Amino acid sequence: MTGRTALRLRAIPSVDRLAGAAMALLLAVVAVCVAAPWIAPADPTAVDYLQASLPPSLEHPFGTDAFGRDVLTRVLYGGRVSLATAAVAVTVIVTVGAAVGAVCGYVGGPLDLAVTRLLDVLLAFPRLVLAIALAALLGGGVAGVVLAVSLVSWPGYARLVRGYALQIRDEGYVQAARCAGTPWWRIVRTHVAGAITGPVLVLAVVDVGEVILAIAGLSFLGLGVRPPAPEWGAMLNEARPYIEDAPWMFLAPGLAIFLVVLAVNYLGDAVRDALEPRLPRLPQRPVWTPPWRRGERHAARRQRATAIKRHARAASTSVDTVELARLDGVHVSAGNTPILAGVTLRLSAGQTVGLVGQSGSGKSTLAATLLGLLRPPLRVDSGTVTVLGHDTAGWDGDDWRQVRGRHVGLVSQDPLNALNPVLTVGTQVAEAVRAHHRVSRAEARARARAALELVRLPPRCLDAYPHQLSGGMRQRVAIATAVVNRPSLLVCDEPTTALDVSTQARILDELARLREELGIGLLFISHDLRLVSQVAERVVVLHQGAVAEDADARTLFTAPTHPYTRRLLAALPTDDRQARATG
Ligand SMILES: Nc1ncnc2c1ncn2[C@@H]1O[C@H](COP(=O)(O)OP(=O)(O)OP(=O)(O)O)[C@@H](O)[C@H]1O
Repeated sequence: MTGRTALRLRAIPSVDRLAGAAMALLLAVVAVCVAAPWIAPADPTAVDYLQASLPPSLEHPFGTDAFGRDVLTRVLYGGRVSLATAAVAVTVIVTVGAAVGAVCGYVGGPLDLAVTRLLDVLLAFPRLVLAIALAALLGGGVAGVVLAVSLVSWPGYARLVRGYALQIRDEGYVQAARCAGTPWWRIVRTHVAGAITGPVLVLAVVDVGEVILAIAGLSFLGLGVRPPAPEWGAMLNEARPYIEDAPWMFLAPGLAIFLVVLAVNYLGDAVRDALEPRLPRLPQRPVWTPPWRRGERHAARRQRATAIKRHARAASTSVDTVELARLDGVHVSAGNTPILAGVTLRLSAGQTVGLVGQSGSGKSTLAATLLGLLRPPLRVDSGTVTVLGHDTAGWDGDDWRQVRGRHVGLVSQDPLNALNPVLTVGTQVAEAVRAHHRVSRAEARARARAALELVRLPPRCLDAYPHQLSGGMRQRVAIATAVVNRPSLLVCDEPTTALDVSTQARILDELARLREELGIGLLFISHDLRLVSQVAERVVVLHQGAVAEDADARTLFTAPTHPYTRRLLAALPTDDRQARATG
C-alpha cells in the first residue's frame, strides 16, 4: 500500500462521519468478541434446563436459549467463529478469484480459454449443493466448511474480474505501459488490480453476510461448527423452532449479523471511494427539496424556462447585442488550491470570444464553471455566473439540464470520448433532440440528418458507428450534436487539438459559418493564439487562473498590455503576427 493510499484510508473517519461510525462499530464488535472469555457473563455451553427459554432480564440481557444457555454469552463467543471464518473465507475467495480473473482476462489465449471452460463447469453446479458435497468430502469442521465455501465462491469473482480485465487491457494507459516495456505481471498488478479494486471490494463486502449465512447453513447440516459450540449462523438455525415463543433467541444473533454486515457494507463503500482518486474526498450532499416546497420549485423552474427561451429568442433575432453569459469575479478552488482567481468574462450573441492560455491556466475549469459542470473538489467560492439573464447560484441538476444542450452547447477536445461507441451517430444526435423536445423518433432523426448536413456530413453517417468515421468527421458529429437544438451559445473547448492542420482549418471554417448561419455566440478555447486569432473577434488571455488581458483581436495583436500576452505574441512566427495585426 502506498503512503498516499494509507493517508486516504486514514482520512475516512474525518471526511465521512458515517463511515467512521461504521468502522468504530465493527472494531467494537470484534473487540468484544475477542474479549469474550474475559467479559462474557456465563459459560457458553453449560446447559441448565431450569433456566430454559427465559426472556431478556438483567441477569440475561438477551435471554436464554432452549438449553438454558445465556444468549449474550453465546453471541459473544459465536462472533469469534463467525467473524474469523467469514474474514478468512472472503479473503481467500476474493484473492483467488481476482488473481485468476485478472491474469486470464489480461493474458488471454489458451490459458484464458481453459480457465473459462472450467469456470463454466464450476458455475453450472448449484453452489450450496457443491459446498455440502465438498464440506463432507473434506471431513467437516470449521476449516473444511471455510474451504468448501471458498472453493464454490471464487469462480463468480474470477468471471467478473476477467470481464473487467478484458476491458482494461485495451485502455490507452495499458497500451502505453505495454509500449513502455512493462512486464505483463506488473501491468496486472498495477493497472488491472488498480481498476478492479473498487467493484471487487463492493462485491466482497456484500458477500460477508452471505458467507456467514452459508457457513451457518453448513453448520446446521452438521458439517461445520458442531453443537454445542456457538456460532451466529448455527444459533439462528437453532432458534428457528422458537421464533414465535422465544424470539430473543433469534433476534440476538440476527442483530449481530445485521450490524456487522451493515457496517462492513458502508465501510466498503467508503474504502472504495477513498481508493478511487477521481471521486471527491467528501461525500456529496444531495440537493434535497422538501415535498411541500417542490410545487413552488417546479413553478419557479417553469417561469425561468420561459424567460430563458425569451432571452434566447431575443439573442437570435435582436439587432442589438444581447448578452448570453457572464462571469463576474468568479473564484474557483480545489480544496485549498485556487484555480480561477476573480475571472470576469462576458459573452454576447453572434460574437466569438477566444479564450487563450497555457496548459493548466484554468481554461477547461472556466468552461465547466460556465456550464455548471464543476465536480468536487472543484467549487465556486465566490462571484456570479449568469446564463441567459439568470444567476445560476442555487441551480440544481434539473435547472442546468434545461439549459445545457438546449441553449448552451459544448464541443470538447476528444470527440471519441464524447461519442458512445455502441450507438450509431444518428441515434446519438437524435437523442440530443429528444432530450429537449417532445417529438417523434422520425422527427428527431430528421433533425439529426439536418444537423449533420449543417456540418457537411453525408446522410450515410446517420447509420455509422463512431469508430467508422475519421477524427475530423467525429468532431463534426460532436458539433452537430451540440448545435442540433440551435443553442444560443456554443462553448468549444480545444475542438481541433486532436486534428491535423488541414482538418483543423476546415473545422474552424465550419464553426465560423455556423456562427453566421445560426447567429450563435461562440467561446473558442485553445492554448494556440494563432488558432484563436483566426476565429475570434475578442480575445481573453488567461494566465494562472486570472484574466491577464481582454481586448478585441486587433488591439491585442497591435498593442498588448500584459507581459504574458507579449510573450505569447513573441512566440508566434513574424508573418502570423503581421497578418493578425492587419486583420
Ligand atoms: N478535479 C480536479 N482536482 C484538482 N485540481 C484540478 C482538477 N481539475 C483541474 N484541476 C487543476 O486546475 C488547474 C487548471 O486545469 P484546467 O484543466 O482548467 O486547465 P486548462 O487551461 O484547461 O489546461 P489544458 O489546456 O492542459 O487542458 C490545473 O492546475 C489542474 O491541476
